[in-house]
Amino acid sequence: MYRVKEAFYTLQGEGAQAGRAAVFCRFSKCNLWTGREKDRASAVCHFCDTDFVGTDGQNGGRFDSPKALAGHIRSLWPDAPGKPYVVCTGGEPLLQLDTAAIEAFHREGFEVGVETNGTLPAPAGIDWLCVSPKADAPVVIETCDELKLVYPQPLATPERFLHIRASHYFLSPMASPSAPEGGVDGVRQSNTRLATDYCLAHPQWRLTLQMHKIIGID
Ligand SMILES: C[S@@+](CC[C@H](N)C(=O)[O-])C[C@H]1O[C@@H](n2cnc3c(N)ncnc32)[C@H](O)[C@@H]1O
Ligand SMILES: Nc1nc2[nH]cc(C(=O)O)c2c(=O)[nH]1
Ligand code: SF4
Ligand SMILES: [Mg+2]
Repeated sequence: MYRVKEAFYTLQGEGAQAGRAAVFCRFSKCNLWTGREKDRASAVCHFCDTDFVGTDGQNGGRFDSPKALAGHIRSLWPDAPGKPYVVCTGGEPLLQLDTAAIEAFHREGFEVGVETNGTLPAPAGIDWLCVSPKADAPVVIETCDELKLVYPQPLATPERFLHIRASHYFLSPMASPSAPEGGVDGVRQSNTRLATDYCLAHPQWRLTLQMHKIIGID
Protein backbone atom coordinates (compact mmCIF):
# COMPACT_ATOMS: atom_id res chain seq x y z
CA MET A 1 0.00 0.00 0.00
CA TYR A 2 1.35 3.43 -0.98
CA ARG A 3 0.05 6.48 0.86
CA VAL A 4 0.16 9.77 -1.05
CA LYS A 5 -0.69 13.12 0.51
CA GLU A 6 -1.10 14.93 -2.82
CA ALA A 7 -0.04 14.78 -6.46
CA PHE A 8 0.08 17.67 -8.90
CA TYR A 9 1.49 18.75 -12.24
CA THR A 10 3.82 21.73 -12.01
CA LEU A 11 7.37 22.90 -12.76
CA GLN A 12 10.24 21.60 -10.64
CA GLY A 13 11.12 24.71 -8.65
CA GLU A 14 14.51 23.74 -7.23
CA GLY A 15 17.94 22.45 -8.16
CA ALA A 16 19.46 21.44 -11.47
CA GLN A 17 16.09 20.36 -12.95
CA ALA A 18 14.39 23.69 -12.08
CA GLY A 19 11.95 24.77 -14.76
CA ARG A 20 11.19 21.23 -15.94
CA ALA A 21 7.57 20.08 -16.02
CA ALA A 22 6.92 17.25 -13.58
CA VAL A 23 4.19 15.46 -11.71
CA PHE A 24 4.98 15.77 -8.01
CA CYS A 25 4.02 12.72 -5.98
CA ARG A 26 4.10 13.73 -2.33
CA PHE A 27 4.21 10.60 -0.16
CA SER A 28 2.75 10.78 3.34
CA LYS A 29 4.90 10.53 6.49
CA CYS A 30 8.47 11.42 7.38
CA ASN A 31 11.03 9.78 9.66
CA LEU A 32 12.33 13.15 10.95
CA TRP A 33 9.05 14.83 12.01
CA THR A 34 5.47 13.70 12.70
CA GLY A 35 4.18 16.64 10.66
CA ARG A 36 2.24 17.94 13.68
CA GLU A 37 2.98 21.50 14.82
CA LYS A 38 3.05 20.46 18.48
CA ASP A 39 6.04 18.20 17.72
CA ARG A 40 7.96 20.66 15.55
CA ALA A 41 10.27 22.03 18.26
CA SER A 42 11.35 18.54 19.35
CA ALA A 43 11.65 17.11 15.82
CA VAL A 44 14.99 16.19 14.25
CA CYS A 45 13.98 18.35 11.26
CA HIS A 46 12.17 21.44 12.52
CA PHE A 47 12.06 23.89 9.57
CA CYS A 48 9.87 21.87 7.20
CA ASP A 49 7.62 23.97 4.95
CA THR A 50 5.37 21.09 3.91
CA ASP A 51 2.14 19.36 5.03
CA PHE A 52 2.59 15.62 4.46
CA VAL A 53 0.09 14.25 7.00
CA GLY A 54 -2.62 11.92 5.71
CA THR A 55 -3.86 11.31 2.18
CA ASP A 56 -6.43 14.11 1.90
CA GLY A 57 -4.64 16.58 -0.42
CA GLN A 58 -5.35 17.17 -4.12
CA ASN A 59 -5.18 13.85 -6.01
CA GLY A 60 -4.04 12.16 -2.79
CA GLY A 61 -5.04 8.66 -1.75
CA ARG A 62 -4.03 5.09 -1.00
CA PHE A 63 -2.83 2.88 -3.80
CA ASP A 64 -2.67 -0.85 -3.26
CA SER A 65 -0.25 -1.69 -6.07
CA PRO A 66 2.67 -0.12 -7.96
CA LYS A 67 0.53 -0.22 -11.12
CA ALA A 68 -2.33 1.68 -9.46
CA LEU A 69 0.09 4.33 -8.18
CA ALA A 70 1.88 4.75 -11.51
CA GLY A 71 -1.41 4.83 -13.45
CA HIS A 72 -2.74 7.56 -11.18
CA ILE A 73 0.43 9.66 -11.68
CA ARG A 74 0.30 9.05 -15.45
CA SER A 75 -3.25 10.43 -15.54
CA LEU A 76 -1.87 13.79 -14.35
CA TRP A 77 0.68 14.06 -17.20
CA PRO A 78 -0.56 16.01 -20.26
CA ASP A 79 -1.02 14.40 -23.66
CA ALA A 80 1.86 16.31 -25.28
CA PRO A 81 5.41 15.68 -26.51
CA GLY A 82 8.19 15.67 -23.88
CA LYS A 83 9.59 13.01 -21.57
CA PRO A 84 7.22 12.40 -18.65
CA TYR A 85 8.89 13.18 -15.33
CA VAL A 86 7.70 12.29 -11.83
CA VAL A 87 9.31 13.78 -8.72
CA CYS A 88 8.78 11.58 -5.68
CA THR A 89 8.86 13.72 -2.56
CA GLY A 90 7.06 13.95 0.73
CA GLY A 91 7.36 13.62 3.60
CA GLU A 92 10.17 11.18 3.13
CA PRO A 93 9.58 9.22 -0.09
CA LEU A 94 12.16 6.52 0.68
CA LEU A 95 9.93 5.24 3.49
CA GLN A 96 7.63 3.95 0.71
CA LEU A 97 9.20 4.16 -2.74
CA ASP A 98 10.50 0.73 -3.71
CA THR A 99 11.89 -0.87 -6.85
CA ALA A 100 8.45 -2.15 -7.86
CA ALA A 101 7.04 1.39 -7.87
CA ILE A 102 10.04 2.73 -9.79
CA GLU A 103 9.64 -0.03 -12.40
CA ALA A 104 5.92 0.76 -12.68
CA PHE A 105 6.73 4.46 -13.27
CA HIS A 106 9.25 3.42 -15.93
CA ARG A 107 6.63 1.21 -17.63
CA GLU A 108 4.36 4.27 -17.80
CA GLY A 109 7.21 6.10 -19.59
CA PHE A 110 8.40 8.25 -16.66
CA GLU A 111 11.84 9.34 -15.67
CA VAL A 112 11.88 9.14 -11.89
CA GLY A 113 13.27 11.90 -9.68
CA VAL A 114 13.46 11.67 -5.90
CA GLU A 115 13.82 14.33 -3.19
CA THR A 116 15.14 12.72 -0.01
CA ASN A 117 16.70 13.63 3.31
CA GLY A 118 19.30 10.91 2.60
CA THR A 119 18.82 8.97 5.84
CA LEU A 120 17.48 5.82 4.17
CA PRO A 121 19.02 3.70 1.42
CA ALA A 122 17.80 4.44 -2.10
CA PRO A 123 16.31 1.61 -4.18
CA ALA A 124 17.84 0.89 -7.61
CA GLY A 125 16.52 2.56 -10.74
CA ILE A 126 16.13 6.20 -9.68
CA ASP A 127 16.99 8.50 -12.61
CA TRP A 128 17.62 11.70 -10.62
CA LEU A 129 18.45 11.65 -6.93
CA CYS A 130 18.48 14.82 -4.84
CA VAL A 131 19.75 14.52 -1.27
CA SER A 132 18.97 17.31 1.20
CA PRO A 133 20.81 16.61 4.47
CA LYS A 134 19.46 17.70 7.84
CA ALA A 135 21.56 18.51 10.92
CA ASP A 136 21.47 15.58 13.39
CA ALA A 137 20.25 13.08 10.82
CA PRO A 138 23.08 10.86 9.52
CA VAL A 139 23.14 10.59 5.74
CA VAL A 140 23.59 7.01 4.48
CA ILE A 141 23.49 7.78 0.74
CA GLU A 142 27.05 8.21 -0.57
CA THR A 143 26.37 9.19 -4.20
CA CYS A 144 23.63 11.30 -5.73
CA ASP A 145 22.98 13.59 -8.68
CA GLU A 146 22.54 16.72 -6.60
CA LEU A 147 23.14 17.61 -3.01
CA LYS A 148 20.81 20.44 -1.97
CA LEU A 149 21.52 21.80 1.47
CA VAL A 150 19.02 24.14 3.10
CA TYR A 151 21.10 27.03 4.44
CA PRO A 152 21.94 28.11 7.04
CA GLN A 153 21.73 25.17 9.43
CA PRO A 154 24.23 25.97 12.20
CA LEU A 155 24.97 22.29 12.87
CA ALA A 156 25.05 21.32 9.19
CA THR A 157 27.69 23.46 7.53
CA PRO A 158 28.29 22.82 3.81
CA GLU A 159 31.84 21.46 4.34
CA ARG A 160 30.35 18.55 6.31
CA PHE A 161 28.75 17.11 3.16
CA LEU A 162 31.49 17.34 0.56
CA HIS A 163 32.32 13.65 1.10
CA ILE A 164 28.98 12.79 -0.52
CA ARG A 165 29.66 12.41 -4.25
CA ALA A 166 27.34 14.62 -6.31
CA SER A 167 27.35 16.19 -9.77
CA HIS A 168 25.94 19.43 -8.30
CA TYR A 169 26.23 21.07 -4.89
CA PHE A 170 23.45 23.57 -4.14
CA LEU A 171 22.58 25.84 -1.24
CA SER A 172 18.86 26.58 -0.87
CA PRO A 173 18.03 29.49 1.44
CA MET A 174 15.87 28.41 4.38
CA ALA A 175 12.38 29.90 4.21
CA SER A 176 10.29 30.30 7.31
CA PRO A 177 7.97 27.27 7.48
CA SER A 178 4.87 29.42 7.73
CA ALA A 179 5.65 31.89 4.94
CA PRO A 180 2.49 32.96 3.12
CA GLU A 181 1.97 31.17 -0.20
CA GLY A 182 3.96 32.98 -2.84
CA GLY A 183 5.30 35.50 -0.34
CA VAL A 184 8.98 36.29 -0.11
CA ASP A 185 9.33 36.54 3.65
CA GLY A 186 12.03 38.50 5.46
CA VAL A 187 13.63 35.33 6.80
CA ARG A 188 14.06 34.01 3.30
CA GLN A 189 15.49 37.33 2.13
CA SER A 190 18.20 37.41 4.77
CA ASN A 191 18.99 33.70 4.32
CA THR A 192 19.28 34.28 0.58
CA ARG A 193 21.93 36.92 1.29
CA LEU A 194 23.81 34.48 3.56
CA ALA A 195 23.66 31.70 0.96
CA THR A 196 24.77 34.12 -1.77
CA ASP A 197 27.79 35.20 0.27
CA TYR A 198 28.71 31.55 0.93
CA CYS A 199 28.56 30.67 -2.78
CA LEU A 200 30.67 33.71 -3.68
CA ALA A 201 33.33 32.61 -1.19
CA HIS A 202 33.06 28.87 -2.09
CA PRO A 203 32.42 28.62 -5.86
CA GLN A 204 31.99 24.85 -5.71
CA TRP A 205 28.52 25.63 -4.35
CA ARG A 206 25.67 27.11 -6.40
CA LEU A 207 22.62 29.02 -5.25
CA THR A 208 19.17 27.57 -5.93
CA LEU A 209 15.92 29.37 -5.08
CA GLN A 210 12.44 27.93 -4.50
CA MET A 211 11.27 29.32 -7.83
CA HIS A 212 7.72 27.98 -7.42
CA LYS A 213 7.19 30.21 -4.37
CA ILE A 214 8.55 33.24 -6.20
CA ILE A 215 6.26 32.77 -9.20
CA GLY A 216 3.31 31.54 -7.13
CA ILE A 217 2.73 28.02 -8.42
CA ASP A 218 2.54 24.70 -6.51
C1 LIG B 1 9.59 18.87 2.10
S1 LIG B 1 11.10 18.08 1.63
C2 LIG B 1 10.57 16.43 1.22
C3 LIG B 1 11.69 15.52 0.79
C4 LIG B 1 12.64 15.02 1.88
N1 LIG B 1 11.98 14.71 3.10
C5 LIG B 1 13.73 16.04 2.12
O1 LIG B 1 13.76 16.65 3.20
O2 LIG B 1 14.55 16.23 1.21
C6 LIG B 1 11.44 18.79 0.01
C7 LIG B 1 12.54 19.82 -0.04
O3 LIG B 1 12.14 20.99 0.66
C8 LIG B 1 13.22 21.45 1.42
N2 LIG B 1 12.71 22.30 2.50
C9 LIG B 1 11.92 21.93 3.53
N3 LIG B 1 11.63 22.97 4.33
C10 LIG B 1 12.25 24.04 3.79
C11 LIG B 1 12.35 25.42 4.16
N4 LIG B 1 11.74 25.89 5.26
N5 LIG B 1 13.08 26.24 3.36
C12 LIG B 1 13.69 25.77 2.25
N6 LIG B 1 13.65 24.48 1.85
C13 LIG B 1 12.93 23.63 2.61
C14 LIG B 1 13.89 20.18 1.88
O4 LIG B 1 15.20 20.34 2.36
C15 LIG B 1 13.85 19.36 0.60
O5 LIG B 1 14.93 19.70 -0.23
N1 LIG C 1 7.27 23.35 -7.79
C1 LIG C 1 7.78 22.64 -6.77
N2 LIG C 1 9.07 22.26 -6.83
C2 LIG C 1 9.55 21.54 -5.79
N3 LIG C 1 10.79 21.00 -5.68
C3 LIG C 1 10.85 20.28 -4.54
C4 LIG C 1 9.60 20.35 -3.91
C5 LIG C 1 9.27 19.52 -2.72
O1 LIG C 1 8.43 19.90 -1.92
O2 LIG C 1 9.86 18.44 -2.62
C6 LIG C 1 8.78 21.16 -4.69
C7 LIG C 1 7.42 21.61 -4.63
O3 LIG C 1 6.65 21.38 -3.68
N4 LIG C 1 6.97 22.34 -5.71
S1 SF4 D 1 12.01 18.73 5.15
FE1 SF4 D 1 11.93 16.57 4.57
S2 SF4 D 1 12.99 15.57 6.26
FE2 SF4 D 1 12.42 17.54 7.03
S3 SF4 D 1 10.42 17.18 8.04
FE3 SF4 D 1 10.06 17.93 5.93
S4 SF4 D 1 9.73 16.08 4.81
FE4 SF4 D 1 10.79 15.47 6.70
MG1 LIG E 1 8.18 21.98 -1.35
